[in-house]
Order: sequence, then structure tokens, then C-alpha cells
Amino acid sequence: MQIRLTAPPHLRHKTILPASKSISNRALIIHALAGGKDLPENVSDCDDTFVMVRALTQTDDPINIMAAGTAMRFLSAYWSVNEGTHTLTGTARMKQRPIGILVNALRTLGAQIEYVETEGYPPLRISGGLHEGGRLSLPGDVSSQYISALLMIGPVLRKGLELELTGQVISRPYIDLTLKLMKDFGAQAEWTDEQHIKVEPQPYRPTPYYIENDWSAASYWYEIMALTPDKDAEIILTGLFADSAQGDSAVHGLFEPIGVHTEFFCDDDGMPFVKLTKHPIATERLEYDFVNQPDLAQTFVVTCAMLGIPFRFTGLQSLKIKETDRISALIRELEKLGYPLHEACGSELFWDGQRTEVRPHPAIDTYEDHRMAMAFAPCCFAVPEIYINHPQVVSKSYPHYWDHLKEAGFEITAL
Ligand SMILES: O=C(O)C1=C[C@@H](OP(=O)(O)O)[C@@H](O)[C@H](O)C1
Ligand SMILES: C=C(OP(=O)(O)O)C(=O)O
Repeated sequence: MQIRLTAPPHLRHKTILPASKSISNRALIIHALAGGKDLPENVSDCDDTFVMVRALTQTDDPINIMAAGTAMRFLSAYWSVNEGTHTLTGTARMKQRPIGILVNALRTLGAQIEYVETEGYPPLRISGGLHEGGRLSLPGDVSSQYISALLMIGPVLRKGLELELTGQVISRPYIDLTLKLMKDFGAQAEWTDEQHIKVEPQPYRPTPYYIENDWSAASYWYEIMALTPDKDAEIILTGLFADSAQGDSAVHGLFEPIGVHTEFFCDDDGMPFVKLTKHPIATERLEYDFVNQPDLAQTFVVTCAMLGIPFRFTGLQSLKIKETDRISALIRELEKLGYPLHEACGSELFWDGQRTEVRPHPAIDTYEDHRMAMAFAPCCFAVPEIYINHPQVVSKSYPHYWDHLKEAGFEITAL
């Protein structure tokens, strides 16, 4: 399937964002470990959370978690501390996303795990066996999801868990988010220094939990606000907390110099919301290290190119093992729109302002990556007509993205 997008001339819109899938999937695992009765509230309705709910409530085997990295990693640890044998599998891409670091860590702690197809990659057959816990050292520079997965089972282990993370710790806010949820459910878990985390053997307490909306999803509305030519545009996004533990809440500060101003409010029921308005661009160039907000990289690469703001973005090493190799995908697709990007060291992307010819009828490929579709859609403000291939990929984190764009006045035609 392909869609054609045309941008609205004016923009005044209020949207109810999806709940955070990162928080939903943590809350569901911790809720299951706590043996709670009442499910967390405002659980995301995205694919990545749907597969988590299904895995935790049904007895199917193999368990297919499709493309959800968090479900794959968190459930591998979860089934290691539970009875029975479970096979976890996923999409063809999931079978290329490495999991050896987590499997080695779980095996060292006593879990029985076999690779069903390829050493180091899903699918996995997990037969439990992990009960003691203790000390463990593992690399912190590949995916924070391995660390979050281990941390969440720490409180139910007899000796708790002490993790030493080697190398640069990437995606650190996601580890902090895990620790925050664990503490919200009564666990004791802290960084003891920059590279060490200690989890006490103190079981979770069932706790009513409300899940915030998703700051990563908000980033596409920031991009829309940055790119609309309507100087009086106003966008309201609901359910976003100013003091959120989501690392991607950094998006509001990062968009200030590139033309989007954020104000925080609360409605009469105490529900927070943000108002976005346009203000002057205050920078001629952007440099930023995305090591703590890898999911925002596509939003900023596309926004800066469309605004004609040259950039150098670093800390992108984890992008190569996400839904697709996002570095290659960005280079290939922006090239179609006449923006030659350059990669350095496998972890940097830069654009020096050079332009090349735009392809006629540019159709953006999405590589089974929701963020490719969502980040390229707002290009219709800069390119009169843009086409997106396989737009349904957005359901991984934001199933109603296209409906929300239509409500905001975008013309979307299925071809
Ligand atoms: O823990 C999480 O919820 C996530 C951690 C990040 O992955 P990495 O730690 O692999 O960078 C992020 O990219 C992903 O979308 C969600
Ligand atoms: C990388 C992502 O997800 P995951 O790793 O959980 O599949 C994402 O949502 O951008």
C-alpha cells in the first residue's frame, strides 16, 4: 500500500497522543511479577504492547512478539524466572536483532535458554531456572533493553542483583525509567555509581498505575509545527507530563532553537497537556549527541533537512540494530528528496546544506520502521506531494497517526 500526503494550509489542532509503549511494557511486566490484579491504566493500544499483553495472558507457544524489541528482551528475562518452557519468536527483522548479551547474562545467572535457529539471535527457547541472582558484568553499549530486562527481575531473585555495566552506557534514560517504575511498585533499586546498579531482593508490591502519553510520538507533532508555514499555528497534545521520566521528553527543549515553543498546562481534571506554537529559529546549525534519545534521531534529521539547517548528529550507533538500519534508511530516503547526508564512524550523520535534484513523485520506503513513516510524513510541507510506502507500519507505536493527521487537516489518499 502507498499513500499520498498533502499538507493543510492552516493548523489549529488538539490531539490525544498514544500512551508510552516503553512505560506500558515495563508496567505490564512488573505488574505480572507483582502478582497484581488491576491492570495498569491507559495501557498503549500499539502493536508492541498488544504482543506483550498477549504473551502474558495467553498460553500459545511459540509466542510471537512480532517486531517489539522491548517485548523480546523483557519477556526473555521474565520467562527465565517463571516455570515452564516458552519459545519467543518474532519477525524476520527481529531474528536479526542481537540478543546474545542478554542470553549470556541470564545463563550466567542460571537460566536455561537455547537458540532455536541462529546463535546470538531470536527465536529463543527458555526453560526457566533462574532464582538466585547475584553479581553480573555486561556491556552497556549495545542496548539498554538488556539491562532493563535484567533489572526488572532483580527484586524476585533470592540475592537480588548487582550489575556492572562495561563501556559507554547508551540510552541511559531508559534504564532510569525502568528504575523509576520498579520503585513505583515498591522495589529498591539504585545506581551506586555511573557503571553499577544494585537491586535489593525485595518483592514488588501490587500498585495502581497510570501510564503517561508518549513523548516520542509527540516529536512528530513538534516536527509538524516546525515545518508548517502557518505562523499562527497551534497544536495541543494531551497527557504529556513536564517532569516525565521518559528520556524523549527532552524533545521540547531541543525544538526551542529550531522554531517550536512549548507551554505546559493542566486541565480542570488535573490532566497535563502542552501547547505548541511557532517562534523564530535561533540557530544556523544543529549539533547534538542522541545517545540518550536514539528514537528522536529520525525526527531531527528530517526536520533539520527540511528547514535547511545543516547538522551533525552523533551517538547514533544503536540505530543500526533497530527496526531497520536507520542510518542507511535515512541516507537513502533523504537522497530522494535532494538532501545528500553523510555517515561517519557508524555512529554519526551529518548534512552540510548541499542540495541535489529532487526525484519526481518521491515515494518514501519505510523498511518496516514506524519512525521512518512518521518522521517523513511532515515533509509534505516542504515537498508539495509526498508518497509513503507501507504506511501501516505506524501501528508499532502510534496506530492512529494517520487518523490524527487527517483530523488536523492533512489530505491522505490511499493509492
Ligand atoms: O527500553 C525501552 O523502552 C527502549 C529503549 C531504546 O532501545 P535501546 O536501549 O536498544 O537503544 C529505544 O530505542 C526503544 O524504542 C525503547
Ligand atoms: C527501537 C524501537 O523499538 P524496539 O527496540 O523496542 O523494537 C523504537 O520504537 O523506535
